[in-house]
Amino acid sequence: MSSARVHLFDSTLRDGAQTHGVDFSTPDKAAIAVALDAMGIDYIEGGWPGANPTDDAFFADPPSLGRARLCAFGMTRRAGRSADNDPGLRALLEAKAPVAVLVGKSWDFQCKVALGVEPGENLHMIADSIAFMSREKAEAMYDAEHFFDGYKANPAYATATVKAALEAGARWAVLCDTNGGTLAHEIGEIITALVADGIPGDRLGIHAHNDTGNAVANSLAAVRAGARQVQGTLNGLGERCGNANLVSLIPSLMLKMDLDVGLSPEHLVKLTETSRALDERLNRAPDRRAPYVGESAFAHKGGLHVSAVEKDPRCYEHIDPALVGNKRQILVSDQAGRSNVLSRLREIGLTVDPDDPKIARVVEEVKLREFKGYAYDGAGASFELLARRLLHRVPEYFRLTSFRVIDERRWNAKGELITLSEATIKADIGGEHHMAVAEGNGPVNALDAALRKVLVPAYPHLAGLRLVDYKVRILTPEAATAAVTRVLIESADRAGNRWTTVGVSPNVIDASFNALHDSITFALLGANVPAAETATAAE
Ligand SMILES: CC(=O)SCCNC(=O)CCNC(=O)[C@H](O)C(C)(C)COP(=O)(O)OP(=O)(O)OC[C@H]1O[C@@H](n2cnc3c(N)ncnc32)[C@H](O)[C@@H]1OP(=O)(O)O
Ligand SMILES: CC(=O)C(=O)O
Repeated sequence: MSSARVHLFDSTLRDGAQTHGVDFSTPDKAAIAVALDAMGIDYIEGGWPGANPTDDAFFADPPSLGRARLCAFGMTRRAGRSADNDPGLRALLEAKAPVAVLVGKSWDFQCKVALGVEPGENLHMIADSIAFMSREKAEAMYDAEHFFDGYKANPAYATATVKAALEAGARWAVLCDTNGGTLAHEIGEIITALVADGIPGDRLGIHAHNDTGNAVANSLAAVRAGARQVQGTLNGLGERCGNANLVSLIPSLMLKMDLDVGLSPEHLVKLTETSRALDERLNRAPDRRAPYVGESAFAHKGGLHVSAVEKDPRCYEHIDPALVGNKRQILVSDQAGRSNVLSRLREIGLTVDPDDPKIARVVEEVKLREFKGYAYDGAGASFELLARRLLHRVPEYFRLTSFRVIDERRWNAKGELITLSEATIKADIGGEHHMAVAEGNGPVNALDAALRKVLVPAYPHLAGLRLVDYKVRILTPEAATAAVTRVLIESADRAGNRWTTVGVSPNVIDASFNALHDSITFALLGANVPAAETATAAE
């Protein structure tokens, strides 16, 4: 395998914009382009000028990029027109981008069916369009659409399209697995044959779709066979099942294949942050199990794993997570052993003698509670409280005397049907009796509001507490309405800290209260708030 530099090409803003459910605005595109540039990507495909107002606005005033070359995408000239007179190519010309990428047909079947032209005419369309763009732009490249399917059907014709583009001045011919149905061994064989046919690998790129779940593997196979430009998108966005995921490809090329992709270790460290920033922009939850950058990518749950990772992380980690800006997590659950608990306690800042018999009690209690429905691997704050209660003590900030929640559905004065909830809380705080009533748009919302009303005067710190997520899971669905419910609540404070707590009960409101109670206790404990005077401390 040649060790020549591999060039990275990002298509998040073009093929990624073809993702079902994704709709970038012009400012989104500008911000993503800047982040890709900071990552050290060579080429950023910004979109298709002339296709829609968003892309027109983007190319009329593109963000200034440091190292990356901005690419404008379009298609070869229409049949029966000169390149100079083709409205699509003219729009591309006007786009403020130094590089033009032209997609053309490389499968003779597509020429006849999709374009309605003879394959010979298509070769002229490719050559004319590329020659025109090579003259007018700093760089032109050819996206050989359906190249691999075309090669399998008619290798001579598919090869001729690539040669026509390169001879007309294309810097790169990018071999596209447009339908995403080709497998890695076929990609390797076909590119090896092209290289043997005299087409240098450093003029070939790969653009793989993920319809068989092999886009990353296919791209790596292409590089192994000699291709020196790799296309992909952030988080694998793209038409249908998406494109090759650059977030997986980049570290594999750098760390596994030891190839120069033009990125420094400092660039690589930005990978996790860049991937998550895209999800944040798209208002999507990041994929926990994403290779390299997912929250679970270096999360260890099994007791055997944690015991060994504590001795040397290489026992169960294929790379150091810090290289890609990720971090190790040790989870505590019913799969845990003493090592998990000790590691989490260290992380929390609790110093415990490893031989303390209470450690075994924590492990035992976690397993017992998980059997009843608790899930501590997703509720770190509740685990911390449980461990602190068993090992030390946790202040009792308030003691619930009772709560009551009433739901009412009725017609309001405007004649609209509304449902309101009302909660009443009675609690002892520092030995004094307090009561509050609050309304909410649902029972948990009302309960939360009443709790705050009762607690904030004694604990002003709680005024900044927000519930950011609420999840209910029925654990014994076969018992229908008698099922046990597990509630997970994610909370946040003004400083941006987030924590998750869990509550379990046959009654969903009761489970919610338990999770809320933990959330409030965790917030006060974390802020070192002392319990109100005269309150008793609970073991
Ligand atoms: C494999 C890929 O991902 S390629 C990128 C695909 N991305 C997109 O299509 C997103 C942006 N596309 C668009 O906004 C629109 O499709 C436009 C503006 C480009 C074109 O819109 P329209 O002119 O209304 O055409 P429409 O989309 O219906 O059809 C595409 C036309 O391009 C022709 N065409 C397709 N590929 C090529 C090509 N490589 N060279 C020349 N003509 C082509 C088709 O034959 C069809 O022509 P016809 O209308 O005479 O049948
Ligand atoms: C060009 C492109 O996106 C494809 O052929 O898949």
